[in-house]
Amino acid sequence: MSHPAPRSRLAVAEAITAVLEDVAPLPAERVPLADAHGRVLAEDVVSPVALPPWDNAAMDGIAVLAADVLGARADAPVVLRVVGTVPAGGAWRGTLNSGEAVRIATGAPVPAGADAVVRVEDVTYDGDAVLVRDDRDVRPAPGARHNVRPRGEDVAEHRVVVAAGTRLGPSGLAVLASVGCTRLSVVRRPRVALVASGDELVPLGDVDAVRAGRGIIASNTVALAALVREAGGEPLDMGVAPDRPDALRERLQAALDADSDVLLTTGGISVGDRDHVRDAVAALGGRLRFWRVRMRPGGPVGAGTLPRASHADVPWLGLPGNPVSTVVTFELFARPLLRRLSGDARPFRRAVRVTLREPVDAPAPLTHFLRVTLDAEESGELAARLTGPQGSGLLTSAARADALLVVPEGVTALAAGAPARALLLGEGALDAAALDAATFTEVRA
Ligand SMILES: Nc1nc2c(c(=O)[nH]1)N[C@H]1C(S)=C(S)[C@@H](COP(=O)(O)OP(=O)(O)OC[C@H]3O[C@@H](n4cnc5c(N)ncnc54)[C@H](O)[C@@H]3O)O[C@H]1N2
Ligand code: MOO
Repeated sequence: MSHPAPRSRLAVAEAITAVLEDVAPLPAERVPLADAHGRVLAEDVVSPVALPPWDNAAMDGIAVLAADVLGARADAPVVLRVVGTVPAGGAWRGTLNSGEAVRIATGAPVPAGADAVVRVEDVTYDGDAVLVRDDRDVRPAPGARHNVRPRGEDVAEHRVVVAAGTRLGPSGLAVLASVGCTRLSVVRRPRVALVASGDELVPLGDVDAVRAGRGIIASNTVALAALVREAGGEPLDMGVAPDRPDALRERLQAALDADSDVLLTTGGISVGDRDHVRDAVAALGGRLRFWRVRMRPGGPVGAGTLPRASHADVPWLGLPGNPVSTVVTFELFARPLLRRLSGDARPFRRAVRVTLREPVDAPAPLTHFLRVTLDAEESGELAARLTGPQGSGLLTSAARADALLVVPEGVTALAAGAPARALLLGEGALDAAALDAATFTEVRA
């Protein structure tokens, strides 16, 4: 059982770079607009139309010539003649002249000649006439068009409206709908094979085995399947392989044969007698890109590629079995890999600046990732507090975490009050921290 002599362990940033090296987006597929939420656009979409398609009213009221109504007051109203009506979806053909007004609905085209819309609240209709009682909508800058939204203000005709590499959210989908898209070219979702390894692992629900001291429920696959889905991939559960080289090899081969785009293993990657994952990868002709990274948790993580007949090599990540190490190494290496394969122009989670509210020690010469909660403080700072003890088997402390606080290599301790950076876990991680009663009443830098 020989391995290539491990080169010196990589730093975290070097390992991320190595994982992403040569990784290109998967091929595109066409999907209905309604199925494209969360997908990444594979090609630029050019709008065939301008939006709004015409100069239109921002308010219900009357279209006028601004010069006519300047100076209008309740005690000195301006009287105009109503010459027509433009409902939403309709039009008033003709040119508005001085002294005239057209009743107009929000969104309806502003007639030629008109350069302002006075809100209905500021006018009184009187037969064919209208009294303008206030010019407050028109006063601020004579010459500008008031309450008129110009054609093309939102989307210019024949220009890229959503760029390739954009992850489509609800508003992005609505933009595409509004320029006429019904089907889209999006990057295919990566299919991610999950192989757990360990003689001690028992199936979901087998709590009797746990109670009897016979086994550990294979929970990593549950976490990984959810993480894969959250990252936009499709998980394929390839089950648990026992700690035997031949059994592991078979399971990895089955994962490759299942047409997967990525292979994630958990466990069996450290230096124990039963840690055979690297051997199995080597036996299948795989290439080890690195093994072990200067980080905690997750130090024993490995990465490489596995060959597959008549297909491109499949990237493999060997995540450590300790449940927290599995999640942390997924976040740092697997997530950006899946996002890159998905075509995402921004494959990384957001990092935020936080203030530590308790001292932490990190004596080992490694980059430490500490599970923390985040809370918004009166001062506007984001307070980071440890979720509890940080052992890599303490899954409940990961379940409570909003973020991973980063203690860089070479920093052995941080005092309470120290500034630091943290990687947000999950799209909603900042919700609790960022939104409080003051959110809608105060402005802070
Ligand atoms: N002598 C040394 N021992 C260890 C080292 C080391 O450097 N020298 N590194 C430690 C670190 S750090 C980690 S992390 C672990 C990683 O080891 P493995 O990836 O080989 O993980 P296993 O030994 O297979 O399992 C570790 C632990 O996690 C539990 N586990 C495994 N798979 C699952 C699963 N799918 N679901 C839930 N729990 C799982 C397993 O039962 C073990 O308790 O190695 C250290 N040792
Ligand atoms: O990296 Mo291990 O994950 O510290 O337990």
